[in-house]
Amino acid sequence: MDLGVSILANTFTTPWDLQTKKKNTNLSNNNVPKSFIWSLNDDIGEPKEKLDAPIIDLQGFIIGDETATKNAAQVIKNACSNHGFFQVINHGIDPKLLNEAYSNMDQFFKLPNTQKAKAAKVSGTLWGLSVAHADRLSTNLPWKETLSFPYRAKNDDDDDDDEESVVDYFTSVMGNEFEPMGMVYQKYCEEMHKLSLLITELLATSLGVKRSYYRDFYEDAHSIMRLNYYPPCDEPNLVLGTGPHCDPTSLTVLYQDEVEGLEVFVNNKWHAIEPRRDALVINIGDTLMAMTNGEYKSCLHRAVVNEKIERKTMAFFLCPKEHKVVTPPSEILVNNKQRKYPDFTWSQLVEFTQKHYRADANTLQAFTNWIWSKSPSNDAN
Ligand SMILES: C=C1C[C@]23C[C@H]1CC[C@H]2[C@]1(C)CCC[C@@](C)(C(=O)O)[C@H]1[C@@H]3C(=O)O
Ligand SMILES: O=C(O)CCC(=O)C(=O)O
Ligand SMILES: [Fe+2]
Repeated sequence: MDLGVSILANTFTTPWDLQTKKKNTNLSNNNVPKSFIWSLNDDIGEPKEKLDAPIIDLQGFIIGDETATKNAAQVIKNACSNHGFFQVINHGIDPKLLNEAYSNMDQFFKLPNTQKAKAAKVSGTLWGLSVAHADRLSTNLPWKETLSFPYRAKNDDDDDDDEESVVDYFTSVMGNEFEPMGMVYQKYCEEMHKLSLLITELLATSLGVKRSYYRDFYEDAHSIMRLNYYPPCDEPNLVLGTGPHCDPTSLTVLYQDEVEGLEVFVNNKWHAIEPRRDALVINIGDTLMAMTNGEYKSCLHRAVVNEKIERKTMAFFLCPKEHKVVTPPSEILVNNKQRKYPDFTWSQLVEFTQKHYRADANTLQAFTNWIWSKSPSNDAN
């Protein structure tokens, strides 16, 4: 019987729990449940070339140095026109906050399963603890546990309940004793939101678009914060921590720890993005690709695991308010009038990824076909 993940009413047992238990009893164990085995046509564990994900020093842009801004915009244009990945340093986020957010991941994921299960993902929502996505998938299960929660940017014209949306999530789901953890991730998400808006200004500048076009669109974002916990695996070449996908979201700010695992598919090969303690990895998602009419690429990537050490990452997914219409600025369309994607709302794309289509290399094209099949009148031209 495929061990898979047994999620009972208030607890669950995972293959990584079983592997640890067997190790502790000196029993050899290399059985990976078949629902976790990815039959891919490449050797997951083969040594990878490093991806040229350029490092952008944000200080020059932040202080308004025109030459630094021009150079950064050119570097970003080259990377985003190719694979959509770059890295930022001197981003101004307090390293103490980054470390606190990272160490709080251990506090959460090392809780007893019965206590963690209090955060179990509510079916039909994006929020909560997901163990290998076993609640909605039956094959190619990812070798990971994730905790996802909403971040609603504070906004003048919103009502006050956005003020502490992350703190409220942790206290309401896990109990008041988790308020300190909620405060850490509230502050973390606020910093990630500010950084994301800053980066959208740099993206707009690199595209020759009004500098505030994207910033204004995401000012009142309803973003997704995702904590990824990847346990070690006895047979790491049989599994994937996160399968090949393009992020359906707009912009991803990824904090990765010192354990390698993030890989990007470029020029028909997987490339590793080597962890750097002082850098955050940025990548374009499908929604922002649509807002550039395909000029900037949302690129296929995945996360591999290893046999020895767990890996933990924090992904902040910038997302617009659910019902805002995603459409490219006029400056983009001047030169190439052919729209590549329809106008759509983020809530439509979320529905598509949650009910109809598992995120992969072609999510946005499949979504476009789905939209156009439902309402041909919505054809881009
Ligand atoms: C709209 C969404 C789909 C995912 C959660 C949110 C934003 C990011 C997406 C995801 C994390 C991208 C990687 C693949 C995925 C399947 C996952 O590993 O969780 C994606 C999420 C999902 O489909 O639930
Ligand atoms: O954890 C990683 O390295 C990447 C995770 C990822 O791509 C995602 O969660 O969308
Ligand atoms: Fe991703």
